Amino acid sequence: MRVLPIRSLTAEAFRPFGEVIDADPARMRLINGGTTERFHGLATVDVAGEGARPILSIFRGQPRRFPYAIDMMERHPLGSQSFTPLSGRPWLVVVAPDAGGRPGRAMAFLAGPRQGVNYHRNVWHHPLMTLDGISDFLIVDRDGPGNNLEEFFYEEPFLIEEPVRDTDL
Ligand SMILES: NC(=O)N[C@@H](O)C(=O)O
Ligand code: NI
Repeated sequence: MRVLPIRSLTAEAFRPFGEVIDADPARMRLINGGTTERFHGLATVDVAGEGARPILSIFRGQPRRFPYAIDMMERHPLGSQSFTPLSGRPWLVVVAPDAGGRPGRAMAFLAGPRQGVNYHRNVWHHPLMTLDGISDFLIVDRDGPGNNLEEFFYEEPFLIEEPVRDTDL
């Protein structure tokens, strides 16, 4: 079974799929009389369709066991979806470009404990993959009428091995 390499999550590498949500100094402005740093406009919430609305939820994810077989991907044709870690642990992001209506070559990223992502509308991704322990994430995505979930199941799953952790993540 093919093993998917895992790379560190950077805004540049993730750009084709969405934004990285982190305290980027380039986006910082001081507010509240200089007592608060606002990291402004890191991502945009995209909700499509009549009656659609952006909502906030918490996902409490069970840690994945490795090696882990990726046998499916999903996407949300009607809205973006963001994940921001709340439990201070690294986590895994798996995405793929679209290739004629199915996922193309998948890419895996190790996200740090203070890195979130915003998947753009209709971007192929694997459902939440937490590491090391039960972890909470703040989710911003779409609620409303219509089917906002498309799934794809691989004939040949591929493997992800236990990610090597940078101590300074
Ligand atoms: N199904 C659901 O709400 N979660 C997935 O979309 C996911 O990306 O984890
Ligand atoms: Ni999703």
